[in-house]
This record gives sequence, structure tokens and C-alpha cells, in this order.
Amino acid sequence: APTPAEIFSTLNLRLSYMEDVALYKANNNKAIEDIQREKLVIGKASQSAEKVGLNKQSVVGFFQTQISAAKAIQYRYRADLLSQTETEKPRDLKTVIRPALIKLGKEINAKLAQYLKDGGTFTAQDWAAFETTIDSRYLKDTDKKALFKALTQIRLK
Ligand SMILES: C=C(O[C@@H]1C=C(C(=O)O)C=C[C@H]1O)C(=O)O
Repeated sequence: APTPAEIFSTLNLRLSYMEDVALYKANNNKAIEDIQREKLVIGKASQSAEKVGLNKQSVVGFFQTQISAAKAIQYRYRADLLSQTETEKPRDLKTVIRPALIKLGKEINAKLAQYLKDGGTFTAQDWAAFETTIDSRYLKDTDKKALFKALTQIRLK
């Protein structure tokens, strides 16, 4: 069965793509927020929740919170890009990053379902590990708290 550490780490991996997303969008004159894409991401997460036996509404809430954190990282990094040049080329948004984000979303749901079916729970005891595992330089403690709260609210069907 997955461990909380493994689940937190997969969530962190999804968030770790967001600086590349921001750099790609800045280089291509694209807006950070893409509502059409958010609807697709939420729809995929809802489908995969259903498939693995998770309560859909709680999973949708969690993914909305992940998307908010994703955008917070992007806005803060894009502000930094106004005064610092970045010479690294980001991974391609359409062919590399977005497919990876969908795959990681499925992995997060599968691991969560296994963990909860095995009787696992998330409590205040897990916060310390969560807070250190989510390591984006652009996330504030308030962002991490919102993510942790949405995570603790996920339940089985
Ligand atoms: C990651 C992206 O940026 C934002 C965050 C999203 C996400 O976390 O899945 C989806 C759409 C965007 O509003 C993206 O455009 O793919």
C-alpha cells in the first residue's frame, strides 16, 4: 500500500512542473489561467476518482485546490521573470507537460484510493511531513494548508 510520504511526493511532483509551465507561457505570450484546460483536468480527475472508488466531489475540491496552487506558483515566478532572464528552455507544454500532469493526477487518485481502502487516514500528525515534502519556493504556508485541508477531506465512495 502507498504511504502518505509517497502520496505527498506525487503531489509535489505535479507541482514541480509549474515553473516550466510558467516559463513556456511567458515565452509564448500565453495567459497563465486556462479555464478550458482546467475543465478538462477536473473532468479527468472526476472520471479517475469514479474508476478507483473515491467520492467525486471531494476529489474535485482537491484538484481545484491543486490548480489554485499551480497558478500561484506560475504568477509568482512570472513576476520574477520580469526582472531576471531565464535561458533554460522549458519542456513542451502540449506534448510533454500536459500529458504528464494528467498521468500524475491519475496516480495521485490511485494511490489515495489504495491508501484509504487499506484503512489509512490523514490527520494533523501528517502535516509536518506534508509541509516539508511540498517544496516549491513559490508556495506559502497558507497555500500548503489549503492543499492539506482539501487532501484530508477526500473520502471513499
Ligand atoms: C498547468 C497549467 O496551468 C493552469 C493550471 C492547471 C492545472 O493545474 O492543471 C490547468 C490550467 C491552467 O489554468 C496548464 O495550463 O496546463
